[in-house]
Amino acid sequence: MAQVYERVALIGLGLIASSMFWAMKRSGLAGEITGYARSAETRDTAREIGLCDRVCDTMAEAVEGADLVVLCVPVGVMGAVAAELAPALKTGCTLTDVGSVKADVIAQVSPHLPEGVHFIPGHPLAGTEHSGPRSGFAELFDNRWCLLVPVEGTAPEAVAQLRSLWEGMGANVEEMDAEHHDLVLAVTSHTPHLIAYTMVGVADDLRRVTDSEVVKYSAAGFRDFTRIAASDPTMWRDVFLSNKDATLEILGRFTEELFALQRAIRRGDGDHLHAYFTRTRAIRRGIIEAGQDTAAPDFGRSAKK
Ligand SMILES: NC(=O)C1=CN([C@@H]2O[C@H](COP(=O)(O)OP(=O)(O)OC[C@H]3O[C@@H](n4cnc5c(N)ncnc54)[C@H](O)[C@@H]3O)[C@@H](O)[C@H]2O)C=CC1
Ligand SMILES: O=C(O)C(=O)Cc1ccc(O)cc1
Repeated sequence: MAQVYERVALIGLGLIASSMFWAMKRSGLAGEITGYARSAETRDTAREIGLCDRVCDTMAEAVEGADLVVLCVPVGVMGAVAAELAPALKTGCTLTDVGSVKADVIAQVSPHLPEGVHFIPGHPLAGTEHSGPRSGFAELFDNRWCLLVPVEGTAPEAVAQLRSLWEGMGANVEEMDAEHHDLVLAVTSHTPHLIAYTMVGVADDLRRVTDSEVVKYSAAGFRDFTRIAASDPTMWRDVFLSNKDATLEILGRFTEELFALQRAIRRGDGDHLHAYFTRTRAIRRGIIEAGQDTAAPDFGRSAKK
């Protein structure tokens, strides 16, 4: 595949940045890829494993002359990182990010942007419970969605170029506005993560009573919860603080439904339980019949047609 950007800078060398590096290298999408990490230990690891063509000791050095700068840090520090690197950005370059929340990141980053920089927020819907520079792999984005959230007035050529990069890394790209993104992700990712954290916490409390039975007899569903609950605490703390409104909205609805199910169990209301489970089974069957049981959901678009 042809080169999309001459020079790319990755800021924060964790799971997503390292996966982007290997994916760009796989298809020759960038001429030179520089990288910056805050800790000397991460920079040493990156140099040791050949992550980035050039690992820089300062953000300014990594960003200098870059045509594309990608912020791959936790969402809580996007603004501070943008403020630090803004003076070093080349006029005409594109600044993007990979954060799991969009409206808050836009609010944090926008005030620091110099004239002539194209800011195009993004979010690959692909990840694992692992983090750090050694955790990335080239295939992470293959056949997964990457959502771009261009703010009004962004140059279409700059968006098209970033789209080409993500497509070159294997992703399917869609554009979406920030508020809609944050609500959709609160439903599909953020609240489910919170539920997994809670369930593993509950089981851990119980383990003190029942010894190791919870782990010993755990079925697939619970094992998935423990995998998700092993995700990076800093990243997920920031996601909930940053997507506060949408998460609280979905969590409110979730607890209302949960209380209704709790009441049905207490009252022995089998009809309520049966009707509810029949409805959820139909949803799953509908997904399969529509051929949408893939990593690339269409967020209800086909239903609107
Ligand atoms: N892990 C996942 O499954 C996914 C994560 N994301 C988003 O991607 C971003 C990065 O996540 P990962 O790569 O998973 O995290 P990670 O924990 O693997 O890497 C984050 C990197 O940022 C660095 N960092 C933290 N604070 C910093 C600061 N103040 N200045 C400079 N560097 C700093 C860390 O040292 C680390 O190298 C986050 O915003 C996350 O929400 C998006 C999709 C999936
Ligand atoms: O590992 C999992 O199950 C995930 O859900 C990965 C993930 C985590 C955070 C994102 O913003 C996008 C994808």
